[in-house]
Amino acid sequence: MIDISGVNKRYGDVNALTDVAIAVAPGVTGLLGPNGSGKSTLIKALLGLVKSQSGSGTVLGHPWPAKVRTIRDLVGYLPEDDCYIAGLVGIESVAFMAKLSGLPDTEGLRRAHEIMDFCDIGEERYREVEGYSTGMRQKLKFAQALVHDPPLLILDEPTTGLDPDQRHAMLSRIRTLSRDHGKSIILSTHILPDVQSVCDQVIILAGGIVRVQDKLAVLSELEKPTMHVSVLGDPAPLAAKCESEGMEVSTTDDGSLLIAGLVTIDQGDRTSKLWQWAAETDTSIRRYHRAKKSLEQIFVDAALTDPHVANEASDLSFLQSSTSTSSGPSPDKSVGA
Ligand SMILES: Nc1ncnc2c1ncn2[C@@H]1O[C@H](COP(=O)(O)OP(=O)(O)OP(=O)(O)O)[C@@H](O)[C@H]1O
Repeated sequence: MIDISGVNKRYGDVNALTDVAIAVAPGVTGLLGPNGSGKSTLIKALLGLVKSQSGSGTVLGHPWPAKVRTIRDLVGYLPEDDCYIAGLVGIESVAFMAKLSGLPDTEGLRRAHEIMDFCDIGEERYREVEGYSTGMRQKLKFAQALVHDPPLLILDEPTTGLDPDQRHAMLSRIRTLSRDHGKSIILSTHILPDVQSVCDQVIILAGGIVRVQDKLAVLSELEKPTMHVSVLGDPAPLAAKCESEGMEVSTTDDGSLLIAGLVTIDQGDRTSKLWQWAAETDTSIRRYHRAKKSLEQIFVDAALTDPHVANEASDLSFLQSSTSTSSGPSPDKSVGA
């Protein structure tokens, strides 16, 4: 979808982007980085809204930056800041964006209604946008970005200001667009669980330099394949049993066991051995799944190997994490409650 390299952007003395090269495959890509790391500048440069001093490549098969206007027609952009025209009601606002994208009036209005239905904007579409809540404004921006049916969406903090239900619905829409409608999506966000729940690949920027870029599945692989096992009651007997069987066992903060070695055993044997050892030690397994590196850990690892990353984000406070993601996004088995 995007293959650009050698992108440099300076604002006066500030190097906002230094020799940036990104290759974005179809799917959902998370763009992560601390404040001031260059995320917005990269997005704006891609869209030709700021002019980079150097850089070339292709976006959606078109030469970049030479054909940036053609590229812009093919991209839906949800900016971080509010964007609406005062005095218009929601439906007029979205239909106007359709018109700006070249759709005839009738088709633009039909698309605007269709997309507002998809975004779950009901009767509110007939109200003036200035009166919208933050959540409604995010949905409106999303509808505006989507109305001309672009193959590539660039979403800058689309879940900011949404309550948990709205956030869940927004992420589900992003998933649907990617999975069922073949859209490619770049999601710039600080919210790690959002990235872990919808992204196929991740780009981490710090200090205007790309520090990490790969598929999430590859980045989240642990050096040693490991199972995450939580039990009801004391995990020590099961831990001792696993160690006596040659596994490497450690305990997480919440008392779960990380068992390295089990994953190398065949899938069927692995499950039966785990259950067998649990039975022998009178341990009830509550849940088990393949352990994955969290995004926070991926970033910490990047910081360990690259001092610039550590300098740029020494306290990782820009990352909004949640404990539920610390041991992997998708449990493969859950037993009991
Ligand atoms: N118009 C501008 N003039 C001067 N410096 C700028 C301008 N826009 C951005 N910068 C600087 O460029 C660097 C990258 O900024 P950018 O907004 O791209 O980062 P960001 O990762 O999007 O940050 P945030 O997460 O806070 O939006 C920062 O040092 C910023 O201060």
